[in-house]
Amino acid sequence: ARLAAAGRSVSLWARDPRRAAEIAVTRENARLLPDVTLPDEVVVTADAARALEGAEAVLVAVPAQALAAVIAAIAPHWPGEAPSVLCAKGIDAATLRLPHETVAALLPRVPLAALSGPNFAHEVARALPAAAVLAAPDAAVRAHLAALVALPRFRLYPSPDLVGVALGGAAKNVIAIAAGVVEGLGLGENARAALITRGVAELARLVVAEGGRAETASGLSGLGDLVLTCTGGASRNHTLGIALGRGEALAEVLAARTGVTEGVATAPALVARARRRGVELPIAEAVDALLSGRATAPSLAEALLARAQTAE
Ligand SMILES: NC(=O)c1ccc[n+]([C@@H]2O[C@H](COP(=O)([O-])OP(=O)(O)OC[C@H]3O[C@@H](n4cnc5c(N)ncnc54)[C@H](O)[C@@H]3O)[C@@H](O)[C@H]2O)c1
Ligand SMILES: O=P(O)(O)OC[C@H](O)CO
Repeated sequence: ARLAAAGRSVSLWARDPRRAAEIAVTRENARLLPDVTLPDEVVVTADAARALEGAEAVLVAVPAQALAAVIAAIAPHWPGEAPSVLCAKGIDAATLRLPHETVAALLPRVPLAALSGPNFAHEVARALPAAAVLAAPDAAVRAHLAALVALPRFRLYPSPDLVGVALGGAAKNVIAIAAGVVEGLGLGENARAALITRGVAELARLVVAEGGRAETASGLSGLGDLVLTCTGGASRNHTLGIALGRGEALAEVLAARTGVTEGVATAPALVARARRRGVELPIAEAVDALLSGRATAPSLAEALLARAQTAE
């Protein structure tokens, strides 16, 4: 909606023809993003060939666990070598791939980029001020996309560190569950601040082990998104953690939701991916244990507090 309002030519593809027809008429996705009006200029269609024809860039905003299937479905219609701009924040649980790795495996010639940062969709859609990282290893692709996607109140910071940005997006969801648990248990704001800070350290270790830049963990896609997701009342990951901390059952909380809660499938994938590199992720491991039923919320907090003393 924001890009179209700024004069870019935008098509929105939805896989379900009935849903696409409904959005095309009402100009609103009442189920997932209510009260945000799509400008009349946005073409809404379930026809991938029509949506993608002649596109300069393809922004892919689906849950991480759905990404491979969605890319496979639209791949035959991909517009030449237009870059993919990945908005998913997670790791594919079946392949342990980050979003750009999933696209690289399916569309090896497509240039890769990620758009990430502290960005609740409902605020961005209302043109409230926000900033994000546009990560792409190729400098020309980065510059082109930064110009294409930037908006007056949506500030973009280009970065070459695609893996660091993608890991930040995935990890912040998992750490936000832990922050919510701490809150739900009533352990106080000091504990939450400590968790966010140690979360950055945990993320930085993994980013470096994966060949990314340590400083990316302190940027918008790392610390920035951790702060938003660990404190924001609208975060699905944070509010899931709060519910678990209060003793609610995971399955019941998820059953009552419409949108995705990325940290749930990403927690075990993140831990498995880190293990391959020999990196310890105490917070993510504790969240994984809680989600898989191997630990309780109070024992998650105790496990983190009981860790051996290390230097900061
Ligand atoms: N919502 C936000 O504020 C926000 C902001 C930045 C990044 N993200 C990231 O973007 C990704 C999508 O988040 P969202 O909030 O838009 O999710 P969502 O649950 O609202 O779903 C987004 C779209 O994906 C479709 N989808 C869901 N499951 C699918 C499946 N199995 N196969 C095909 N399509 C499917 C939905 O129908 C919807 O059109 C996540 O990785 C999230 O972390 C979300
Ligand atoms: O609602 P969450 O927890 O998926 O967070 C949404 C965005 O990723 C915040 O940047």
